[in-house]
Amino acid sequence: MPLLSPAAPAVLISEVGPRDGLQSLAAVMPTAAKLAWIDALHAAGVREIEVGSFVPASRLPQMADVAEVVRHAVTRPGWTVMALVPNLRGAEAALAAGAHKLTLPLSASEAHSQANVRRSRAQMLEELRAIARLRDRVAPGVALEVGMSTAFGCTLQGPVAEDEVVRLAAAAVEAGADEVGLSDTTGMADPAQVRRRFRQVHAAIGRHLGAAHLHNTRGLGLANVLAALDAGVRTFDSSQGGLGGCPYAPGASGNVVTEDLVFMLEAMGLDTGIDLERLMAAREVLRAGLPGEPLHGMTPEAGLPPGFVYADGRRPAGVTTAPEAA
Ligand SMILES: CC(=O)SCCNC(=O)CCNC(=O)[C@H](O)C(C)(C)COP(=O)(O)OP(=O)(O)OC[C@H]1O[C@@H](n2cnc3c(N)ncnc32)[C@H](O)[C@@H]1OP(=O)(O)O
Ligand SMILES: CC(=O)CC(=O)O
Repeated sequence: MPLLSPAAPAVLISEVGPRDGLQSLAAVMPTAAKLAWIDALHAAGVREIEVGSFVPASRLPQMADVAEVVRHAVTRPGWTVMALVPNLRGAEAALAAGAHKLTLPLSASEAHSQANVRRSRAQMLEELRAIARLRDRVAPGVALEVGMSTAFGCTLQGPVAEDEVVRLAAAAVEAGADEVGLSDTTGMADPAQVRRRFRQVHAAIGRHLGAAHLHNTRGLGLANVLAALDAGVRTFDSSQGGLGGCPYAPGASGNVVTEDLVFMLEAMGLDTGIDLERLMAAREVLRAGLPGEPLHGMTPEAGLPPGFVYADGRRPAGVTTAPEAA
């Protein structure tokens, strides 16, 4: 999703739970449970969703059913269905399944690139070029995003230079990416760094700037969202229940919690299009599909405050008490 002008009120929440949320869990969520959860997220008003990754099942067994999941998700109207692809082979399979948008992980850190995809950053840029050619040939309407992992630091390599992030973002656009988002894979970012880095990348790639993908590893997820918002970002990745984390980045943990993010943005007067009560219902569908898995988030525990009004002026239909505290 391109950067919108600061005057535009819409904020796009890109739900990554079915991909980032599930990829590192020991449990494998049954396909029927995934589809029920995805349908519940659709009913809540989610407009963009990353439903899985086209990777070898030997690597991530949680994603073995991704083609079936994509084929189901694209039957639901009015949203963008994304899939992560680590290479050309994954892109071919994702396009065959009907994905609306592909996202390729490109690490800013060379060490993380090798750990995650067993390829150098230069090799991943070549892979991107090949995927862009394929997309142009067989599915020109499909959007191609690069998610730049470890853009704020890496637990394997340590600090990641700002210049390197800007250089790689520009190289990704040159290689065919429509959007380049920045990811805080191991939760090392702080708000000042987030504001500065998004501004610098925006100066380099303009309308190609994509999402802020922030993890809550050190409790700074929402603070970092505000900093990215301040820098002009209008698309935010988040995960229901705060599930998530890269299995190939030591110390990685959950994403920004979608429930808390939607509450914050709506309370600030920024329309997300998402209904919080239906989002809580989706959380229960998720819980039923992943019994025993801890779900994070403060808003689900506290409930909506009395007098809460959505950015578009709607009032909640009824749930104003704390469903999880009851
Ligand atoms: C920051 C984040 O959270 S990013 C998300 C988490 N990370 C990921 O999902 C990345 C996972 N990593 C990977 O999937 C792998 O490292 C790969 C596929 C990118 C590269 O791994 P390699 O072992 O070098 O792959 P290689 O090309 O040698 O293929 C190995 C096998 O996998 C198969 N394969 C390769 N790509 C794919 C694919 N996209 N889908 C299915 N199978 C595949 C090959 O056919 C081969 O199969 P074979 O052994 O039966 O012949
Ligand atoms: C692909 C991702 O999941 C993004 C990240 O956290 O690096």
